[in-house]
Amino acid sequence: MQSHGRGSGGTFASARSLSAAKRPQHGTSNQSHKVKVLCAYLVASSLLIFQGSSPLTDSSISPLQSSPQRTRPPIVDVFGIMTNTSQEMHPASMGVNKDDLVIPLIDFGPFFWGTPSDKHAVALSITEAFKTSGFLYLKNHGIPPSVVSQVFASSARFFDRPQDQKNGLGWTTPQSNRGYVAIGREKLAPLDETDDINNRRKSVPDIKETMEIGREGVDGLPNRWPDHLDEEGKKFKETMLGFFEMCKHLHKQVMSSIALGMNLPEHFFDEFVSGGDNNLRLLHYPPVHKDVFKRNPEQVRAGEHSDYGSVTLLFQDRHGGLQVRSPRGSFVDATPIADTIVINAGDLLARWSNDTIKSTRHRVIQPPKPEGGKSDDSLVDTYPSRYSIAYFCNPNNDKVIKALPGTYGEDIHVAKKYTDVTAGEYLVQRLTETY
Ligand SMILES: O=C(O)CCC(=O)C(=O)O
Ligand SMILES: [Fe+2]
Repeated sequence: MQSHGRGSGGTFASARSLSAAKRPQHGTSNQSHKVKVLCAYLVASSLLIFQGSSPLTDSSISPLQSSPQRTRPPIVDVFGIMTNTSQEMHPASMGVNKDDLVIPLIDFGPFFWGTPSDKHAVALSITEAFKTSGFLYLKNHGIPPSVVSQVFASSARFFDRPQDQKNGLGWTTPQSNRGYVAIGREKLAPLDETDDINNRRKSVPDIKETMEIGREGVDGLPNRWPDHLDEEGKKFKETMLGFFEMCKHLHKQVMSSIALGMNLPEHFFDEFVSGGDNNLRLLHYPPVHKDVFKRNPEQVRAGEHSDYGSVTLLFQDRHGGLQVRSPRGSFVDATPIADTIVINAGDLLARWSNDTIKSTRHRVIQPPKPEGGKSDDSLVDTYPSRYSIAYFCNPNNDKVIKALPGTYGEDIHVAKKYTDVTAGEYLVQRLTETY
Protein backbone atom coordinates (compact mmCIF):
# COMPACT_ATOMS: atom_id res chain seq x y z
CA MET A 1 0.00 0.00 0.00
CA GLN A 2 1.36 3.35 -0.85
CA SER A 3 1.00 6.96 -0.41
CA HIS A 4 0.34 10.04 -2.34
CA GLY A 5 2.05 13.26 -2.34
CA ARG A 6 2.13 16.19 -0.26
CA GLY A 7 -0.36 18.64 -1.67
CA SER A 8 -0.04 19.55 -5.27
CA GLY A 9 1.39 23.00 -4.70
CA GLY A 10 1.55 25.87 -7.11
CA THR A 11 4.54 24.49 -8.92
CA PHE A 12 2.64 21.47 -9.87
CA ALA A 13 -0.44 23.27 -10.90
CA SER A 14 1.67 24.84 -13.61
CA ALA A 15 3.13 21.50 -14.65
CA ARG A 16 -0.33 20.09 -14.92
CA SER A 17 -1.87 22.88 -16.89
CA LEU A 18 1.08 22.96 -19.25
CA SER A 19 0.82 19.29 -19.94
CA ALA A 20 -2.93 19.58 -20.36
CA ALA A 21 -2.49 22.37 -22.85
CA LYS A 22 0.01 20.48 -24.94
CA ARG A 23 -1.65 17.12 -24.97
CA PRO A 24 -3.63 16.18 -28.03
CA GLN A 25 -7.17 14.97 -27.51
CA HIS A 26 -7.55 11.40 -26.49
CA GLY A 27 -8.09 9.25 -29.51
CA THR A 28 -6.49 11.54 -32.01
CA SER A 29 -3.04 10.87 -30.59
CA ASN A 30 -3.34 7.14 -30.68
CA GLN A 31 -1.88 6.60 -34.09
CA SER A 32 1.02 8.90 -33.68
CA HIS A 33 4.57 7.71 -33.11
CA LYS A 34 5.84 11.22 -32.91
CA VAL A 35 7.31 12.40 -29.67
CA LYS A 36 5.21 15.05 -28.03
CA VAL A 37 7.40 17.15 -25.84
CA LEU A 38 6.13 18.46 -22.57
CA CYS A 39 8.28 20.72 -20.54
CA ALA A 40 7.37 20.89 -16.90
CA TYR A 41 9.31 22.58 -14.19
CA LEU A 42 9.02 20.54 -11.06
CA VAL A 43 9.45 21.78 -7.53
CA ALA A 44 12.60 23.86 -7.23
CA SER A 45 14.42 22.02 -9.94
CA SER A 46 14.39 22.49 -13.64
CA LEU A 47 13.20 19.07 -14.63
CA LEU A 48 12.25 18.51 -18.20
CA ILE A 49 9.68 15.82 -18.69
CA PHE A 50 9.08 14.54 -22.13
CA GLN A 51 5.77 12.94 -22.90
CA GLY A 52 6.62 10.26 -25.38
CA SER A 53 5.17 8.41 -28.28
CA SER A 54 1.62 7.27 -27.93
CA PRO A 55 1.56 4.24 -25.69
CA LEU A 56 -1.28 2.76 -27.64
CA THR A 57 0.73 2.03 -30.71
CA ASP A 58 4.02 1.38 -28.98
CA SER A 59 4.68 -2.28 -28.43
CA SER A 60 6.98 -1.32 -25.58
CA ILE A 61 3.99 -0.92 -23.28
CA SER A 62 3.32 -4.60 -23.31
CA PRO A 63 4.19 -6.45 -20.18
CA LEU A 64 7.23 -8.57 -20.48
CA GLN A 65 6.42 -11.91 -21.99
CA SER A 66 8.41 -14.94 -22.99
CA SER A 67 10.09 -14.72 -26.36
CA PRO A 68 8.32 -16.73 -29.05
CA GLN A 69 11.30 -18.94 -29.77
CA ARG A 70 11.52 -20.23 -26.26
CA THR A 71 7.98 -20.77 -25.15
CA ARG A 72 4.94 -19.84 -27.10
CA PRO A 73 3.84 -18.15 -30.29
CA PRO A 74 3.29 -14.41 -30.21
CA ILE A 75 0.22 -13.38 -28.31
CA VAL A 76 -2.04 -10.73 -29.71
CA ASP A 77 -4.22 -9.46 -26.95
CA VAL A 78 -7.78 -8.32 -27.31
CA PHE A 79 -6.63 -4.83 -28.22
CA GLY A 80 -4.57 -6.14 -31.09
CA ILE A 81 -1.26 -5.38 -29.49
CA MET A 82 1.56 -7.73 -30.27
CA THR A 83 2.87 -8.57 -26.85
CA ASN A 84 5.88 -10.67 -27.72
CA THR A 85 8.37 -8.09 -28.82
CA SER A 86 12.02 -8.97 -29.06
CA GLN A 87 13.48 -8.61 -25.63
CA GLU A 88 16.20 -9.75 -23.36
CA MET A 89 15.32 -12.89 -21.50
CA HIS A 90 16.56 -14.10 -18.20
CA PRO A 91 17.08 -17.83 -18.14
CA ALA A 92 13.99 -19.23 -16.44
CA SER A 93 15.85 -20.50 -13.40
CA MET A 94 17.49 -17.22 -12.52
CA GLY A 95 16.38 -14.44 -10.29
CA VAL A 96 18.81 -11.92 -8.84
CA ASN A 97 21.95 -12.60 -6.83
CA LYS A 98 24.16 -9.59 -6.27
CA ASP A 99 25.72 -7.78 -3.32
CA ASP A 100 24.26 -10.38 -0.92
CA LEU A 101 20.78 -9.72 -2.23
CA VAL A 102 19.09 -12.88 -3.46
CA ILE A 103 15.73 -12.58 -5.19
CA PRO A 104 14.80 -16.12 -6.15
CA LEU A 105 12.55 -17.09 -9.02
CA ILE A 106 9.96 -19.41 -7.54
CA ASP A 107 7.60 -21.68 -9.46
CA PHE A 108 4.19 -21.45 -7.77
CA GLY A 109 2.77 -24.26 -9.95
CA PRO A 110 3.48 -27.13 -7.56
CA PHE A 111 1.69 -25.23 -4.81
CA PHE A 112 -1.53 -25.73 -6.77
CA TRP A 113 -1.02 -29.12 -8.37
CA GLY A 114 1.96 -30.78 -6.64
CA THR A 115 2.04 -33.39 -3.90
CA PRO A 116 1.71 -32.17 -0.30
CA SER A 117 5.47 -32.26 0.01
CA ASP A 118 5.90 -30.23 -3.22
CA LYS A 119 3.46 -27.74 -1.82
CA HIS A 120 5.37 -27.55 1.42
CA ALA A 121 8.66 -27.05 -0.42
CA VAL A 122 7.20 -24.11 -2.37
CA ALA A 123 5.82 -22.62 0.85
CA LEU A 124 9.20 -22.88 2.52
CA SER A 125 11.04 -21.24 -0.36
CA ILE A 126 8.54 -18.38 -0.52
CA THR A 127 8.77 -17.81 3.21
CA GLU A 128 12.55 -18.05 3.15
CA ALA A 129 12.67 -15.38 0.43
CA PHE A 130 10.46 -13.08 2.50
CA LYS A 131 12.68 -13.67 5.53
CA THR A 132 15.91 -12.87 3.70
CA SER A 133 15.58 -10.37 0.85
CA GLY A 134 11.85 -9.71 1.28
CA PHE A 135 11.49 -10.07 -2.52
CA LEU A 136 10.86 -12.90 -4.98
CA TYR A 137 9.79 -13.47 -8.56
CA LEU A 138 6.79 -15.78 -8.94
CA LYS A 139 6.05 -17.77 -12.07
CA ASN A 140 3.08 -20.02 -12.82
CA HIS A 141 1.05 -17.76 -10.58
CA GLY A 142 -2.21 -18.42 -12.37
CA ILE A 143 -2.92 -14.97 -13.83
CA PRO A 144 -2.90 -15.46 -17.61
CA PRO A 145 -0.45 -13.32 -19.62
CA SER A 146 -3.28 -12.24 -21.91
CA VAL A 147 -5.10 -10.73 -18.92
CA VAL A 148 -1.97 -8.91 -17.81
CA SER A 149 -1.51 -7.55 -21.36
CA GLN A 150 -5.07 -6.34 -21.41
CA VAL A 151 -4.61 -4.53 -18.11
CA PHE A 152 -1.40 -2.86 -19.30
CA ALA A 153 -3.08 -1.74 -22.53
CA SER A 154 -6.11 -0.42 -20.68
CA SER A 155 -3.85 1.40 -18.24
CA ALA A 156 -1.88 3.01 -21.10
CA ARG A 157 -5.10 4.20 -22.73
CA PHE A 158 -6.18 5.68 -19.43
CA PHE A 159 -2.96 7.66 -18.99
CA ASP A 160 -3.20 8.83 -22.58
CA ARG A 161 -6.42 10.69 -21.80
CA PRO A 162 -6.39 14.49 -21.71
CA GLN A 163 -5.02 15.81 -18.45
CA ASP A 164 -8.27 17.49 -17.47
CA GLN A 165 -10.16 14.20 -17.73
CA LYS A 166 -7.65 12.57 -15.44
CA ASN A 167 -7.67 15.49 -13.03
CA GLY A 168 -11.43 15.20 -12.89
CA LEU A 169 -10.92 11.78 -11.32
CA GLY A 170 -8.41 13.07 -8.78
CA TRP A 171 -7.37 11.34 -5.57
CA THR A 172 -8.78 13.04 -2.47
CA THR A 173 -8.00 11.55 0.93
CA PRO A 174 -5.86 8.84 2.57
CA GLN A 175 -9.06 7.29 3.92
CA SER A 176 -10.35 6.80 0.42
CA ASN A 177 -7.03 6.32 -1.39
CA ARG A 178 -8.79 6.14 -4.72
CA GLY A 179 -8.37 8.12 -7.91
CA TYR A 180 -5.80 9.73 -10.16
CA VAL A 181 -2.54 11.16 -8.77
CA ALA A 182 -0.76 13.60 -11.10
CA ILE A 183 2.97 13.66 -11.74
CA GLY A 184 4.91 14.89 -8.72
CA ARG A 185 2.06 14.73 -6.27
CA GLU A 186 3.43 11.72 -4.47
CA LYS A 187 6.90 11.48 -3.08
CA LEU A 188 7.86 8.11 -1.75
CA ALA A 189 10.49 8.23 0.93
CA PRO A 190 11.85 5.94 3.60
CA LEU A 191 10.24 5.72 7.00
CA ASP A 192 13.23 7.03 8.95
CA GLU A 193 14.18 9.98 6.86
CA THR A 194 16.40 11.72 9.34
CA ASP A 195 19.53 12.33 7.39
CA ASP A 196 20.34 15.03 4.90
CA ILE A 197 20.40 12.81 1.86
CA ASN A 198 16.93 11.53 2.54
CA ASN A 199 15.63 15.01 3.15
CA ARG A 200 17.13 16.17 -0.11
CA ARG A 201 15.64 13.21 -1.94
CA LYS A 202 12.30 14.02 -0.44
CA SER A 203 12.33 17.43 -2.04
CA VAL A 204 12.61 15.90 -5.51
CA PRO A 205 9.23 14.76 -6.71
CA ASP A 206 8.71 11.37 -8.29
CA ILE A 207 8.28 11.45 -12.05
CA LYS A 208 5.18 9.35 -12.31
CA GLU A 209 1.41 9.48 -12.46
CA THR A 210 -0.80 6.84 -10.92
CA MET A 211 -4.39 5.67 -10.79
CA GLU A 212 -5.47 4.12 -7.49
CA ILE A 213 -8.31 1.64 -7.34
CA GLY A 214 -9.62 0.35 -4.04
CA ARG A 215 -12.10 -2.33 -3.10
CA GLU A 216 -15.29 -1.72 -5.07
CA GLY A 217 -18.55 -1.15 -3.25
CA VAL A 218 -17.30 0.35 0.01
CA ASP A 219 -19.89 2.75 1.43
CA GLY A 220 -18.84 6.36 1.01
CA LEU A 221 -15.57 5.48 -0.73
CA PRO A 222 -16.37 5.18 -4.42
CA ASN A 223 -13.70 4.34 -6.96
CA ARG A 224 -13.10 7.12 -9.47
CA TRP A 225 -14.01 5.32 -12.67
CA PRO A 226 -13.94 7.00 -16.08
CA ASP A 227 -17.02 4.99 -17.07
CA HIS A 228 -19.20 8.09 -17.51
CA LEU A 229 -16.76 9.45 -20.10
CA ASP A 230 -17.01 6.92 -22.93
CA GLU A 231 -17.13 3.25 -23.89
CA GLU A 232 -13.40 2.92 -23.25
CA GLY A 233 -13.99 4.16 -19.71
CA LYS A 234 -16.63 1.47 -19.18
CA LYS A 235 -14.25 -1.16 -20.51
CA PHE A 236 -11.50 0.15 -18.21
CA LYS A 237 -13.74 -0.36 -15.19
CA GLU A 238 -14.65 -3.88 -16.24
CA THR A 239 -11.02 -4.83 -16.94
CA MET A 240 -9.73 -3.45 -13.66
CA LEU A 241 -12.49 -5.01 -11.56
CA GLY A 242 -11.78 -8.43 -13.07
CA PHE A 243 -8.07 -8.04 -12.50
CA PHE A 244 -8.62 -6.86 -8.92
CA GLU A 245 -10.44 -10.11 -8.15
CA MET A 246 -7.72 -12.27 -9.72
CA CYS A 247 -5.04 -10.53 -7.70
CA LYS A 248 -7.13 -10.84 -4.56
CA HIS A 249 -7.29 -14.56 -5.12
CA LEU A 250 -3.54 -14.78 -5.68
CA HIS A 251 -2.92 -12.78 -2.51
CA LYS A 252 -4.89 -15.40 -0.58
CA GLN A 253 -2.76 -18.19 -2.06
CA VAL A 254 0.47 -16.37 -1.27
CA MET A 255 -0.66 -15.85 2.32
CA SER A 256 -1.46 -19.58 2.57
CA SER A 257 2.05 -20.36 1.45
CA ILE A 258 3.44 -18.02 4.10
CA ALA A 259 1.26 -19.70 6.72
CA LEU A 260 2.62 -23.13 5.81
CA GLY A 261 6.15 -21.79 5.66
CA MET A 262 5.79 -20.38 9.17
CA ASN A 263 4.39 -23.57 10.63
CA LEU A 264 0.89 -22.19 10.88
CA PRO A 265 -2.26 -23.89 9.58
CA GLU A 266 -2.56 -23.41 5.81
CA HIS A 267 -5.73 -21.34 6.16
CA PHE A 268 -4.53 -19.26 9.09
CA PHE A 269 -4.65 -16.00 7.12
CA ASP A 270 -7.93 -16.64 5.28
CA GLU A 271 -10.07 -14.73 7.77
CA PHE A 272 -7.57 -11.84 7.63
CA VAL A 273 -7.59 -11.40 3.87
CA SER A 274 -11.16 -12.38 2.99
CA GLY A 275 -12.31 -8.77 2.58
CA GLY A 276 -9.89 -7.74 -0.14
CA ASP A 277 -9.12 -4.30 1.32
CA ASN A 278 -6.42 -4.03 -1.28
CA ASN A 279 -5.27 -1.28 -3.60
CA LEU A 280 -4.61 -1.63 -7.30
CA ARG A 281 -2.21 1.03 -8.51
CA LEU A 282 -1.59 1.67 -12.18
CA LEU A 283 1.68 3.51 -12.72
CA HIS A 284 2.96 5.47 -15.66
CA TYR A 285 6.48 6.90 -15.67
CA PRO A 286 6.51 9.26 -18.65
CA PRO A 287 9.49 9.53 -20.96
CA VAL A 288 12.19 11.69 -19.42
CA HIS A 289 15.03 13.53 -21.07
CA LYS A 290 18.36 12.17 -19.92
CA ASP A 291 19.52 15.65 -18.87
CA VAL A 292 16.99 15.56 -16.06
CA PHE A 293 18.97 12.83 -14.37
CA LYS A 294 22.31 14.39 -15.26
CA ARG A 295 21.35 17.74 -13.80
CA ASN A 296 20.01 16.28 -10.60
CA PRO A 297 21.72 13.12 -9.37
CA GLU A 298 19.06 12.71 -6.68
CA GLN A 299 16.34 12.42 -9.29
CA VAL A 300 14.66 9.03 -9.47
CA ARG A 301 11.36 8.02 -11.00
CA ALA A 302 10.06 6.72 -7.69
CA GLY A 303 11.97 7.44 -4.50
CA GLU A 304 13.36 4.85 -2.14
CA HIS A 305 10.61 3.44 0.05
CA SER A 306 9.14 0.34 1.58
CA ASP A 307 5.55 -0.71 0.95
CA TYR A 308 3.04 -0.43 3.76
CA GLY A 309 0.81 -3.47 3.65
CA SER A 310 1.18 -7.23 3.74
CA VAL A 311 2.52 -8.07 0.29
CA THR A 312 2.72 -6.28 -3.05
CA LEU A 313 2.23 -8.01 -6.40
CA LEU A 314 4.19 -6.03 -8.97
CA PHE A 315 3.82 -6.43 -12.72
CA GLN A 316 6.57 -4.69 -14.69
CA ASP A 317 6.83 -3.93 -18.36
CA ARG A 318 10.06 -4.84 -20.12
CA HIS A 319 11.91 -1.59 -19.56
CA GLY A 320 13.31 -2.16 -16.11
CA GLY A 321 14.21 0.51 -13.60
CA LEU A 322 13.10 -1.20 -10.39
CA GLN A 323 15.95 -1.54 -7.91
CA VAL A 324 16.03 -3.25 -4.53
CA ARG A 325 18.31 -2.26 -1.67
CA SER A 326 20.87 -4.91 -0.86
CA PRO A 327 22.20 -5.74 2.63
CA ARG A 328 25.34 -3.87 1.58
CA GLY A 329 23.32 -0.73 0.98
CA SER A 330 23.67 -0.77 -2.80
CA PHE A 331 20.69 -0.77 -5.15
CA VAL A 332 20.42 -3.86 -7.30
CA ASP A 333 18.37 -4.09 -10.51
CA ALA A 334 15.30 -6.30 -10.23
CA THR A 335 15.40 -6.97 -13.96
CA PRO A 336 12.02 -7.86 -15.48
CA ILE A 337 11.55 -11.59 -16.08
CA ALA A 338 8.93 -12.69 -18.57
CA ASP A 339 5.58 -13.82 -17.20
CA THR A 340 6.58 -13.39 -13.57
CA ILE A 341 5.26 -11.20 -10.81
CA VAL A 342 7.66 -9.53 -8.41
CA ILE A 343 6.30 -10.03 -4.91
CA ASN A 344 7.60 -8.19 -1.90
CA ALA A 345 6.65 -8.05 1.74
CA GLY A 346 5.39 -4.77 3.19
CA ASP A 347 5.86 -3.06 6.55
CA LEU A 348 2.66 -4.43 8.06
CA LEU A 349 3.65 -8.03 7.32
CA ALA A 350 7.11 -7.39 8.76
CA ARG A 351 5.47 -6.02 11.89
CA TRP A 352 2.99 -8.91 12.01
CA SER A 353 5.89 -11.37 11.81
CA ASN A 354 7.76 -9.61 14.62
CA ASP A 355 10.35 -8.63 12.02
CA THR A 356 11.15 -12.17 10.94
CA ILE A 357 9.91 -11.16 7.48
CA LYS A 358 11.67 -8.22 5.79
CA SER A 359 10.06 -5.24 4.15
CA THR A 360 12.88 -4.14 1.89
CA ARG A 361 13.35 -0.71 0.40
CA HIS A 362 13.21 -0.26 -3.30
CA ARG A 363 13.00 2.52 -5.86
CA VAL A 364 12.58 3.10 -9.57
CA ILE A 365 15.34 4.80 -11.51
CA GLN A 366 15.54 5.76 -15.14
CA PRO A 367 15.23 2.70 -17.38
CA PRO A 368 17.98 1.92 -19.85
CA LYS A 369 18.07 4.22 -22.88
CA PRO A 370 15.96 3.16 -25.85
CA GLU A 371 17.48 0.20 -27.59
CA GLY A 372 18.92 0.51 -31.07
CA GLY A 373 16.52 0.02 -33.88
CA LYS A 374 14.30 2.95 -33.00
CA SER A 375 14.19 5.05 -36.10
CA ASP A 376 12.81 8.18 -34.53
CA ASP A 377 15.80 10.41 -33.74
CA SER A 378 13.85 12.46 -31.27
CA LEU A 379 13.75 9.46 -28.94
CA VAL A 380 17.49 9.13 -28.73
CA ASP A 381 17.92 11.44 -25.77
CA THR A 382 14.95 10.29 -23.77
CA TYR A 383 14.34 7.43 -21.44
CA PRO A 384 11.20 5.71 -22.60
CA SER A 385 7.83 5.58 -20.88
CA ARG A 386 7.54 2.86 -18.30
CA TYR A 387 4.31 1.26 -17.12
CA SER A 388 3.89 -0.95 -14.10
CA ILE A 389 1.01 -2.29 -12.06
CA ALA A 390 1.22 -2.72 -8.32
CA TYR A 391 -1.41 -4.55 -6.33
CA PHE A 392 -0.96 -3.69 -2.67
CA CYS A 393 -2.44 -6.40 -0.48
CA ASN A 394 -3.62 -5.70 3.03
CA PRO A 395 -5.36 -7.51 5.83
CA ASN A 396 -9.03 -6.57 6.23
CA ASN A 397 -9.25 -3.06 7.66
CA ASP A 398 -10.89 -4.17 10.91
CA LYS A 399 -8.44 -6.95 11.71
CA VAL A 400 -6.17 -6.57 14.71
CA ILE A 401 -2.60 -7.32 13.77
CA LYS A 402 -0.63 -8.92 16.58
CA ALA A 403 2.65 -10.80 16.43
CA LEU A 404 2.18 -14.18 14.74
CA PRO A 405 2.40 -17.32 16.85
CA GLY A 406 5.92 -18.70 16.79
CA THR A 407 7.62 -15.35 16.26
CA TYR A 408 8.02 -14.49 19.95
CA GLY A 409 8.01 -16.16 23.34
CA GLU A 410 10.16 -17.27 26.20
CA ASP A 411 10.97 -20.55 24.52
CA ILE A 412 12.75 -18.74 21.69
CA HIS A 413 13.91 -15.83 23.86
CA VAL A 414 12.28 -13.23 21.65
CA ALA A 415 10.00 -10.50 22.91
CA LYS A 416 7.06 -9.00 21.04
CA LYS A 417 8.39 -5.89 19.36
CA TYR A 418 5.20 -4.05 18.53
CA THR A 419 1.85 -3.20 20.04
CA ASP A 420 -1.29 -4.55 18.45
CA VAL A 421 -2.74 -2.39 15.71
CA THR A 422 -5.77 -2.45 13.47
CA ALA A 423 -4.80 -2.90 9.83
CA GLY A 424 -6.99 -0.01 8.64
CA GLU A 425 -5.66 2.39 11.25
CA TYR A 426 -2.08 1.50 10.49
CA LEU A 427 -2.46 2.00 6.77
CA VAL A 428 -4.35 5.28 6.96
CA GLN A 429 -1.73 6.60 9.35
CA ARG A 430 1.07 5.67 6.97
CA LEU A 431 -0.74 7.25 4.05
CA THR A 432 -1.37 10.41 6.03
CA GLU A 433 2.30 10.73 6.99
CA THR A 434 3.31 10.73 3.35
CA TYR A 435 1.19 13.76 2.56
O1 LIG B 1 6.84 0.81 -10.59
C1 LIG B 1 7.47 -0.02 -9.95
O2 LIG B 1 8.11 -0.92 -10.50
C2 LIG B 1 7.49 -0.01 -8.44
C3 LIG B 1 6.46 0.89 -7.84
C4 LIG B 1 6.47 0.83 -6.36
O3 LIG B 1 7.38 0.32 -5.76
C5 LIG B 1 5.34 1.36 -5.60
O4 LIG B 1 4.49 2.04 -6.18
O5 LIG B 1 5.29 1.10 -4.39
FE1 LIG C 1 6.87 -0.02 -3.69
